[in-house]
Amino acid sequence: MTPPSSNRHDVRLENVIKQFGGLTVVDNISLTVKGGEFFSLLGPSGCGKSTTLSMIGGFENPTSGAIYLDGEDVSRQQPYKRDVNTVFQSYALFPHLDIFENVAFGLRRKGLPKAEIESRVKEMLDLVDLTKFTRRKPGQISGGQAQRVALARALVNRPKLLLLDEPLGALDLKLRKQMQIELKRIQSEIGITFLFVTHDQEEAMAMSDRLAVMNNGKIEQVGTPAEVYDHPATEFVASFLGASNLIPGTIVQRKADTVQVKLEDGALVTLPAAALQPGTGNDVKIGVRPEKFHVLAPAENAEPGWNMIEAKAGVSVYLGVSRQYMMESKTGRPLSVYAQNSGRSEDLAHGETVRLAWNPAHTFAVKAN
Ligand SMILES: Nc1ncnc2c1ncn2[C@@H]1O[C@H](COP(=O)(O)OP(=O)(O)OP(=O)(O)O)[C@@H](O)[C@H]1O
Repeated sequence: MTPPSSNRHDVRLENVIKQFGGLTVVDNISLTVKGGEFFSLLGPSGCGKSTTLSMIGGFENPTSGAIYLDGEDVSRQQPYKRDVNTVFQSYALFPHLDIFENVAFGLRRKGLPKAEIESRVKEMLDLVDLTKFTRRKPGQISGGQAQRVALARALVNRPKLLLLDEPLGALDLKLRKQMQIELKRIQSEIGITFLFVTHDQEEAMAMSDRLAVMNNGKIEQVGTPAEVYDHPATEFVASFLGASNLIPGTIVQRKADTVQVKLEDGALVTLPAAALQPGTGNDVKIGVRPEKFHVLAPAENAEPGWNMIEAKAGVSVYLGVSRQYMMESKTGRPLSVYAQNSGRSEDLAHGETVRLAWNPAHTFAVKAN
């Protein structure tokens, strides 16, 4: 089913700042979330994600800057006047009302006709797959089901935008994974713009069309999960989104398409010029994700044009799909390497010297701090 395009509403933040008692917790954020997108704000605890969401929902006012919903400035509009609903980690369901009445609550307060309430609530309970539980009380359902009730209760109002503040945080890992898939399905069926807050990078990557990585009240990077993972713009993003190996070096040659960097251990490596952020000086850290390294067998040559460094194998952990090695570069820098369990190579002995090769296209570069 293709969701109606009328459900696609965009939200735009322009130079939004929020201070609490002189402390800046949201620091000049500008951002556009496109209509119909599943967009996540990702960042560590305290970086300002929830405060940003609260300002969009209308529970906090920006100290300065503006928030637009479908082009309309809603920065100082009361929450109930915005077509925005929020789902929190705590479901806050009414314990004395059954599931149906919990979902119907807002519509009854609005005084909608009974028949319309019935059909809208049924439609929502069907969407979140809870039709069997309509007459149960919140105390008689599981955490995952309660979160789906909270979702139905928010969506039944047909908001332009749904804000989700760590909605899966209280669920155990297995349920959390199931609910991630459920949320994705629900969003793609109804097509409403979802703005999702999480500190869990895997969750943000799995669910989002695009995401913004936040740190210290600022946005460090916006992009698709693949863009921010494969081409992190900053050291913070590189480290926050999965493991990465960052090796200091100096740019020794810049060409139209490629850049050559001399690493601290003397190795010369090449990377695409596009991997350099604009304005990057000559001191950089080049980055390679652990799964991008290929451990070369002693008689094996690297693919033509690939980069290569020497390392010494250290302890390893068997992970089933791969073996994770802790290695050391020639200068003693720890390197993390995932060797895929393809059944073709022998495990490396502790202390063995190896050559690590990788495709230059799988190299990124960030500014050295
Ligand atoms: N009402 C408030 N008064 C004072 N400081 C606040 C208030 N609300 C939030 N803060 C502070 O603002 C900063 C950002 O908080 P916020 O809740 O937005 O972060 P977060 O990224 O959502 O973190 P978490 O994932 O832990 O919820 C924190 O240092 C927090 O202590």
